Amino acid sequence: MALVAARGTLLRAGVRLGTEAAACGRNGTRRSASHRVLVEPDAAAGIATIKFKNPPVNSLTLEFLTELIICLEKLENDKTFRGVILTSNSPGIFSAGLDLREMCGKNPAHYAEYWRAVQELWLKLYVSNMILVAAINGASPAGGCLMSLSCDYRVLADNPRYKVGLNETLLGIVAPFWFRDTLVNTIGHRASERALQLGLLFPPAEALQVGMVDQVVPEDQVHSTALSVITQWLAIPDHARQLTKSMMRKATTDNLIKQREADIQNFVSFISRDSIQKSLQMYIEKLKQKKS
Ligand SMILES: CCCCCCCCCC/C=C\CC(=O)SCCNC(=O)CCNC(=O)[C@H](O)C(C)(C)COP(=O)(O)OP(=O)(O)OC[C@H]1O[C@@H](n2cnc3c(N)ncnc32)[C@H](O)[C@@H]1OP(=O)(O)O
Repeated sequence: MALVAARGTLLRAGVRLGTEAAACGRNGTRRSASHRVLVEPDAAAGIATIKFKNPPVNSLTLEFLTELIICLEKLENDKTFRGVILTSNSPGIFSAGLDLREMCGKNPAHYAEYWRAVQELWLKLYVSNMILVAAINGASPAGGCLMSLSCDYRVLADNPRYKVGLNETLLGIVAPFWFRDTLVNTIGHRASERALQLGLLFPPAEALQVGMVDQVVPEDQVHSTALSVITQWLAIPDHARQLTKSMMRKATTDNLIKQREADIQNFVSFISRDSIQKSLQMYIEKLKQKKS
C-alpha cells in the first residue's frame, strides 16, 4: 500500500517507473534513470552503494524520499543484494534532513503525504533484511542523522564540519517518538535526553564518544571502511542475523505501525500551527542570511 502511494507520488512527479527500475539494475554499471538516487551495484559481492544526489544539500524532498523508498524496496526484493552502503554523492553534505520547504506553507493533505513518506523510509531502513552501513561523508543533521541511525553501522568522516545529531529543538520543532526511540536504542536514555533537549549536533570525536557513530576515519577512507565492515557482517549467516535484528528492532517499528495514522494527524496539526510555521520560516531565513 505504501509502495503504491509512493509510486503515485513518483508518477505525479513525472518519474517513469520502467526506467526508475533500471536504476537498481545489477549488471555492475551505474544506472542513473532515477534522478536523485544513484545505485552502484556490485552483484558479485552482493553489495550495492546508494548515493544521495539531491542538490544542494540532499534534503528529503517528497520526490527524493519516494525514489529512495522504491530503490530500497527493489534491492530488498532482489536476493542478489545482502548489503547496502548509504552515502552522499556530494561529499560535504550527507543529508540536511527533512526538506524545510515541504513543511512550510503547504496544505494539510501535502503534509500528510509527506509525513507518510518519511515514516515509510524509516520503516524500510530500520527493519531492512539487508545489512545497511552509513558512510557519512558530510554534515548530517536531524532527518539525515535518523537515516544513519537506522542503519546497522555508521562510519563518519573525520572532519569537524561534519556534525551529526537530532537538532529539531533548535528549529522549534519536536522529534517524534520514533526518532527518539531510534536514538535511545543507539545511545541510551540519558544521553538521548540531553541530546534531544539541547538539539546537540556532535562533531566526529564527540559523536564517537557518545555512540552516535561506530567509527571515525579519515575522509578518504569512509567508503573503504564501510565496505570492509559490510564484508565482515556478510560472513554471518543471513537468517540468524536477520532474526536477531528483527528481535532487537521490531518492537520499535511495531510501535509506529500501530499508531501510524495518529502520528500523521499529530504531525499535520503540529506543523500547521502558525507558531511552528513562523519558527520554520525564521529558520529558513537564518540559513539564507548565513550566506550573505
Ligand atoms: C507534539 C509532537 C508532534 C510531532 C510532530 C513532529 C514535528 C516535526 C518533526 C520533524 C522532524 C525532523 C526535522 C528535520 O529533519 S528538519 C531539517 C533540519 N535540518 C537542518 O537543520 C539543516 C539545516 N541546514 C544546514 O544546517 C546547512 O544547510 C547544512 C546542511 C549544514 C549545509 O550547509 P551549507 O553551508 O553547505 O549550505 P547552505 O548554504 O546552508 O544551504 C544551501 C541551500 O540549501 C537550503 N537548505 C539547507 N537545509 C535545508 C533543508 N533541510 N531543507 C530545505 N532546504 C535546505 C538552504 O536554505 C540553502 O538554500 P538557498 O540556496 O538559500 O535557497
